[in-house]
Amino acid sequence: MTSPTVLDSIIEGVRADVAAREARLDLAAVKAAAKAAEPALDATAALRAPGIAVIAEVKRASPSKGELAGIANPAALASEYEAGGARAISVLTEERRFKGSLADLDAVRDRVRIPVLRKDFIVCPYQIHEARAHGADLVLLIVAALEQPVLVSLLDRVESLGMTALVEVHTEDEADRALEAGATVIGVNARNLKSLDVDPETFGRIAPGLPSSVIKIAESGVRDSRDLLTYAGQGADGVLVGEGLVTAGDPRTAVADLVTAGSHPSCPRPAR
Ligand SMILES: O=C(O)c1ccccc1NCC(=O)[C@H](O)[C@H](O)COP(=O)(O)O
Repeated sequence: MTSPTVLDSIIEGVRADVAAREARLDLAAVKAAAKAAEPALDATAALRAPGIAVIAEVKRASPSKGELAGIANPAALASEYEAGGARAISVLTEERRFKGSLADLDAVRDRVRIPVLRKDFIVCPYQIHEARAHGADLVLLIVAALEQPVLVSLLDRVESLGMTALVEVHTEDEADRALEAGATVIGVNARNLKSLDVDPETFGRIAPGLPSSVIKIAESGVRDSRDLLTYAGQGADGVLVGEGLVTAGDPRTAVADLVTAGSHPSCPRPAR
């Protein structure tokens, strides 16, 4: 028998937490709340706008690094990100390992006018309706965490609620599965979910095999504008940045530096 991976153990906790929330508020009620929410913003349009999109993450802690930042006021941090030119905000809502919450998502949604991503370990439809009910415009779907029929049906559900799925892959096989499922926005995550090591070559290995119509996001390990420019040269439409921003003394300036590099005329542009 193989020992459980970090992803397995995160998902075990997520399933228990979803069950507890569902016992308090059932699927019918969460669907009704999703229906009553303001319509989702068009995240695809935001990510396709000129320049390299910066998705700035609200991230307190992680399995690889432990505690990263206290973030007493996630809305204030998100507002700084928005002022720095972030195209979207990623909010980690997983509680046990990342110290996030749906309350963080609510606070950020209420403060910013740009699209908001619910970044979690989504395994069932309940979490998707919940994301919409809490104002998410984008939802992360991790291919490694989902059997293919489940990925297909969750992607369909995300889109049927007017949201966009950021479908995350780590390997060429997962990228094929994402495309077969109909993903239009693919995040290539450089963090190996078994070792938690970041391999900066991952994006350059996988992204060139993706169709030009797909929006490509480089995730994890982006620290500065040099990293952004490298990924732009490999065809990235955007980067998703957590640690580098939450540990920056001035998150607005840290985002603005990335945005400036990604909108400079010398920055490589994705082929369309
Ligand atoms: O960050 C981790 O340690 C981690 C471990 C296991 C699964 C997911 C994990 N992170 C989620 C992310 O994808 C990152 O938060 C995101 O890509 C930003 O990465 P970074 O800029 O390196 O903080």
